[in-house]
Amino acid sequence: MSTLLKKNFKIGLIQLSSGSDKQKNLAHAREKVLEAAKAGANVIVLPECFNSPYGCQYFPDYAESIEPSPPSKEDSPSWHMLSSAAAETNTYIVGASIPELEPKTKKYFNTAFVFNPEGELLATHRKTHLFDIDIPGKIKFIESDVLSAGNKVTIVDLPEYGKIGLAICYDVRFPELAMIAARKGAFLLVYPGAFNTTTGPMHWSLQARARAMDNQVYVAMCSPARDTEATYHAYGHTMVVNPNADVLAELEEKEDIAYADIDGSKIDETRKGIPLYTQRRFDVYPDVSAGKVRYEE
Ligand SMILES: NC(=O)CCC(=O)C(=O)O
Repeated sequence: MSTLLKKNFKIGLIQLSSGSDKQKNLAHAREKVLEAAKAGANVIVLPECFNSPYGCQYFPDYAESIEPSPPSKEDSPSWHMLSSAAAETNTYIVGASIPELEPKTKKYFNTAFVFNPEGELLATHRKTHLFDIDIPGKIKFIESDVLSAGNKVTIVDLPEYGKIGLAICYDVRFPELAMIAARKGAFLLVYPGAFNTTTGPMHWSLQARARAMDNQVYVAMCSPARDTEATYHAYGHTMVVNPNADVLAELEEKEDIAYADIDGSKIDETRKGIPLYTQRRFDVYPDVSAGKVRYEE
């Protein structure tokens, strides 16, 4: 067995189709979680903004408050759906993400959750790098018009399996988060994300494979299904990549579930063959190894 992964398991990534009705989105997400669990998934991932359409104009209307924890059902129906679905299916759920309203500051965040098979919240991650881009004639999106950024690296210990790194969509473009999680022992990096039909074909798969290759870990990227009636056209292509940067599973743009076996021996085999982990020259780049990092396990 791998030193990083205590037990092999099956991951299921739900490329969810959601619309404007939050109640329907939650009921549908729950059904798909049950389906993934029935198919044998032990860790189940939902996409970015699974309870709402993706867009700055929607975030305030769909936002939920998750403090104090646990929140009331009225304050956060999404939190309660995820918690009960995890307990019902005896799985870990990376329920990611929803727009969050912090009551004290009235700030909005893009927030992902991890629940354990008892339905208890293990961790949250607030998107740390906001999606602010402008590619003339193609896409302009300024998440920071509405959202505030989170401020930590999130590493979550799944007691049965080991540590995962969790970040959201645009966060994947910042290899530092991935690198820190991997250095701290994560065997898998999970990115719920909603790339679009401009940047998706350019960089989605490249980002997933690059984070896997650099760190010799598994990478899972989970997108919403594409809805061409929506204001934002998600790329889809939910995928799982292994530590050698091979694509193990990749969906098209429609609703579906991607499954892959996460096998600790593949991490060891990859690192044995190309031993980056013993070859790093932190004497040459000490700022990378010694940077002060805020992270949570
Ligand atoms: N939701 C997002 O953060 C989108 C990120 C994206 O499309 C990208 O190209 O990066």
